Amino acid sequence: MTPVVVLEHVQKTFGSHLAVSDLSLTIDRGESIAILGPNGAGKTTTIGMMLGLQKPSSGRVWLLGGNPSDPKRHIDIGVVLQNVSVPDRLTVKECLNLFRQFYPHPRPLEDLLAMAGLEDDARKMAQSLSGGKVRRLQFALAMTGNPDVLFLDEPTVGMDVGSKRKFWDALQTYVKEGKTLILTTHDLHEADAMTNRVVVMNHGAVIADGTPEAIKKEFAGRQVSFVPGNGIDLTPITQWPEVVDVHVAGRRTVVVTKDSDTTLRRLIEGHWDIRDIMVGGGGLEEAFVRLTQLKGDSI
Ligand SMILES: Nc1ncnc2c1ncn2[C@@H]1O[C@H](COP(=O)(O)OP(=O)(O)OP(=O)(O)O)[C@@H](O)[C@H]1O
Repeated sequence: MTPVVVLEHVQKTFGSHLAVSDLSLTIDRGESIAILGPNGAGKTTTIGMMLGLQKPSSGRVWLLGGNPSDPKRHIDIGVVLQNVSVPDRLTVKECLNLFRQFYPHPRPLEDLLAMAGLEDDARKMAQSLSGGKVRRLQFALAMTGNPDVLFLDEPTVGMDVGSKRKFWDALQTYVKEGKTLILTTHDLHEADAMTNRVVVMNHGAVIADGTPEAIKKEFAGRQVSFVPGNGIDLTPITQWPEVVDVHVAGRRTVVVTKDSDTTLRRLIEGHWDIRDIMVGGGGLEEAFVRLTQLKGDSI
């Protein structure tokens, strides 16, 4: 099947500044992928090139097997970009109905309003909506044509907790239909919950690419901590192959490990004189911080 997006050795410079550096990436149908990275990592520029809004300085980009600038490629695509305004002097309902006219099989108006949680705002002027609601309207507009591929650039910026939850529910339904989701976000919980692939960028290059589970396992370093008995020698623990680090925090000893199950098993089967064992950490946030520290700078 034709991939949704292929980038081959793509580079993008702005004057002397290298925004994207030798980026190769293939995104297949049905993938839900989060592009993460600190400010200025090159995420928006990459999305712009995928959509044909920006031309690479070198390398090649295919969108649905063709030139991303070709309007034919955009029929099955929904897009929410940053800082895009909503139509002037139209109500929410009028905006949605206007967009519905562009598509042969648009989603029903009621579905779109419900998906965006804007049922009570249908008669309000689009421009009078709060920032978070404008984002939700943009999402509904992107969903009007029932797209097979959805590009979202930081979609939940400005949304309150309740709005985010509703939005994530709508995204989950979309992903479960086997459609393709490509999003950039600074919300690592969002990336973890919504996607099955995470690409981490820094300084224009990909520094990690894998499932959220694989990235967490490799970089997050789960922690097994406990209170040791008096005078026990912890040196053997530092030599276990999965253990990354052993340090003392107050009265607890903290073992940073790539595989907390194995570490825990060794501790229990070895009848170590320890008590109050706790397992924690290991989130995408820890992985992201460690990755950007290892391979670049901080967030
Ligand atoms: N039109 C432009 N002209 C000059 N430099 C640009 C332009 N667009 C982006 N850049 C630079 O390219 C780099 C990558 O920017 P980009 O917006 O892609 O990063 P990002 O990862 O999306 O950042 P953020 O998380 O802040 O949105 C940055 O250093 C930015 O200043």
